[in-house]
Amino acid sequence: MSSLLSLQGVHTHIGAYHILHGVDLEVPAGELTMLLGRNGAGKTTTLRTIMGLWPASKGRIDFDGRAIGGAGVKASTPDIACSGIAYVPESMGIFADLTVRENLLLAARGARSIEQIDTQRLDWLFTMFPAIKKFWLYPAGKLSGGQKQMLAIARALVEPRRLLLIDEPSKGLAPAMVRNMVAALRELKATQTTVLLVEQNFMVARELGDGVAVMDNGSVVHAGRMAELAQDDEMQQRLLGLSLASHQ
Ligand SMILES: Nc1ncnc2c1ncn2[C@@H]1O[C@H](COP(=O)(O)OP(=O)(O)OP(=O)(O)O)[C@@H](O)[C@H]1O
Repeated sequence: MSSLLSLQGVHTHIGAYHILHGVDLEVPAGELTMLLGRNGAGKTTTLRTIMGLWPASKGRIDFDGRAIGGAGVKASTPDIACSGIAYVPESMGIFADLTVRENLLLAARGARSIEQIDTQRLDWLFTMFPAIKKFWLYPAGKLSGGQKQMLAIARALVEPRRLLLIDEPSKGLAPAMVRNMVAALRELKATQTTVLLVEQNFMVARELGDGVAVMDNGSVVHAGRMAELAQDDEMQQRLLGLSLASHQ
């Protein structure tokens, strides 16, 4: 399968700190690729580097066959977003004082009113994230943590995107909300949207991932199929420090 996004030997420095040490990563078109790894492994830095929020000091980032990052490449974050990549950061970037509706409208670059957003697309978002419809006119700050995450992802999908980068959508959510999130992401997967998803929750990763890349210490130390990693306890233990007990 051809890669929509490809990172080759990507290094990132943040100030004096050398954080990414040659990241190689392939995100095939139409798949959900999980990016796993312990705290501090470099997952968020990888997403930020793809978006051009941190510049890659070495290596190369290609999106749909075009260089968007790396030494000598001058694509800005707005350029990268316009090329069709949406980023849902862990902080979500929601405007708490604005309504759910206004939050969605602000994310639709081309639309001046909600009527200008493709109604089919809006219906699709309502099906995937029922809370968006239910709390349509509520200030977004009143939503629960999980509902805010759903809104953040819906914002990223309000216009067609080629690739979605999502950072730990299950973080801090109660188990029932995690299940809702998994169900919504499964719906998204069914549309063959290409996704790179950072997760700490291995149960979520196992349910959703087609491919998987595991990071450690600023580089990718394993890449393969999620189904293989899900069946291999020894590999999980070695790469992620998971024990059998953590699967219960
Ligand atoms: N702004 C920054 N300045 C200095 N160091 C940073 C900065 N942001 C991240 N780092 C360091 O870079 C390393 C990778 O961090 P990153 O947030 O990418 O890891 P992560 O795998 O996403 O971890 P987590 O799961 O805890 O979010 C960590 O050691 C972190 O302390």
